[in-house]
This record gives sequence, C-alpha cells and structure tokens, in this order.
Amino acid sequence: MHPIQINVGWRIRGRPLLQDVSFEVQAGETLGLIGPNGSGKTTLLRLLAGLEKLKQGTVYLDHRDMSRMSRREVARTVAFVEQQVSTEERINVYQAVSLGRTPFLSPLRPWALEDEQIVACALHDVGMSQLANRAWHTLSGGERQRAHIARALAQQPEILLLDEPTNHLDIRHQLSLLQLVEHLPVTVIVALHDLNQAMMCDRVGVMEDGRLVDIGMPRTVLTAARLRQTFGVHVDILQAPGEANTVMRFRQAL
Ligand SMILES: Nc1ncnc2c1ncn2[C@@H]1O[C@H](COP(=O)(O)OP(=O)(O)OP(=O)(O)O)[C@@H](O)[C@H]1O
Repeated sequence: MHPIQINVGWRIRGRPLLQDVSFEVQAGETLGLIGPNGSGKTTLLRLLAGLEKLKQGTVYLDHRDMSRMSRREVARTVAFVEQQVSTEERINVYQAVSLGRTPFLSPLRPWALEDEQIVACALHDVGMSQLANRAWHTLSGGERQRAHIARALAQQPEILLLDEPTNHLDIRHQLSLLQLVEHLPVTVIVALHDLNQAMMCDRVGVMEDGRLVDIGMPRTVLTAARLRQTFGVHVDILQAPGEANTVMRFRQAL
C-alpha cells in the first residue's frame, strides 16, 4: 500500500491557494481534512488526484514522484470522488460503476469476469446492488453519490480521495459510508464539514486560508480553542453516557 508524502504550494493568477502544505499519510490511514469554505480542501484533493498539474513542490505516492507517473498509473493508484461530478445521463448504474475499471483495461486485457465481480462487490458495499439496472437520470442525489463512491471502489485504488462524500446522504447512509471507509484496506483522505464525523478519522488536518495549520489525532486537534480560531464557533465537548466518543455542540462565536 502507498503512504503519501505531500509538500505542495499552488497559485492561480498570482493568488496563493495552497501555501507550504506539507504532511504524510500512512498506508491504511484515514485522514480527515477540515476547514472553512474556501480554505483549500478541494484544491488539495484535486492536486493529489492528478487533476491539476503540480507546479510547486512534490507529491510522492509510495515513494514514487507523482509528476513522473502517467495518468493511467495515477488512475490505477488514486480514486477521487468529487463534490460535483457529472455523469453521462444515458447509462445505467452498472455501466457507471464499470467505468471504474477503465484504467485496467486494454486490448490485451479486455473486460473479464474478474471485472464483473469487482463491480458487483463495489455495488454491494454501498448498498446499491438492487439498483444496478436503473437509468442514471432516475437516481436521487444520495443514490448518485453512492454510485460515484462505488465507481471509485471499483477502481480498487490504493488511495481514495473523497470530497464531502456524505453531503447528499441520509443519516443511515452517512454512517454506513463512514464505517465502510474506515474499514477499507486503503489509504483515505476525506474532506468533511461535519466535525463529529471528523472525530471518526484516524487523524485530522485543519486547513485555513490555504495552509495546513494543524494535524493530529482528532481529540488533540479538535479543541475548543482550535474551533473558535478556525471556524469562529464556540463548542461544548460533551461525553455521551455509555459512549467512548465525545460529541460536539456548537454555538456561534460573538
Ligand atoms: N480555478 C480557480 N480559479 C480561481 N480561484 C479558485 C479556483 N479554484 C479554487 N479557487 C479558490 O481557491 C479557494 C479554495 O477553494 P477550495 O475549493 O479548495 O476550498 P474548499 O476548502 O474545498 O471549500 P468548500 O468547503 O467551500 O468546498 C477559494 O477561495 C476558491 O474560490
């Protein structure tokens, strides 16, 4: 599996969107990325997915310099579920998820039974097996979201990048997705707005104005002082009876 080493900056028309963002992710770890709107989470994920060309700094995927990897190699390693993804409307769910196998197919390696099994497994993991034959345009927002995640899983990536994956999902599917992600044998970087969900990650990185201002265990990072400074909110950190995890309750800072 691929540990990730990141040391990047990113500018657009002279404006720095990422500045000296430097961290490592261990193989199999789930890293939550949090930060206010516009703090650079999506920009960072797009760089790591190879959708933006790296101009400043380096990204190493399993000790390989990402800028020297072909698009196909990156696609075999990294799967990215974007916040707003468009999918060709005239296909069904099975076909949409099958697209995740594209980086592995070639004239010498055509579609095979193995691919069918991987797609079926990905659909099962997101609870979409029953909807495999449904036309894409008939899906709800949450069902589309789950199908996009299934497509990423069908890619069998070493690294899974998720940009606010729970934002269209009902509470049951939010929890099942997070549990699924937690138990996958892959390295995950997930941008989240729900700080209680961030508590479930192995570590949390905090983005502020294009900088990574903190990274560490959720309980160490998500302190009242940090949330007041970064998000401008007061937080009460509550210990739920009989629960190992704490729960956060927010009030707007004056
Ligand atoms: N192509 C672009 N051209 C100009 N500015 C951009 C571009 N892409 C992103 N930005 C700006 O970069 C900043 C960071 O955006 P980004 O989408 O990475 O933030 P984010 O942390 O993911 O925000 P959100 O929580 O709202 O999704 C924002 O101010 C955004 O307007």
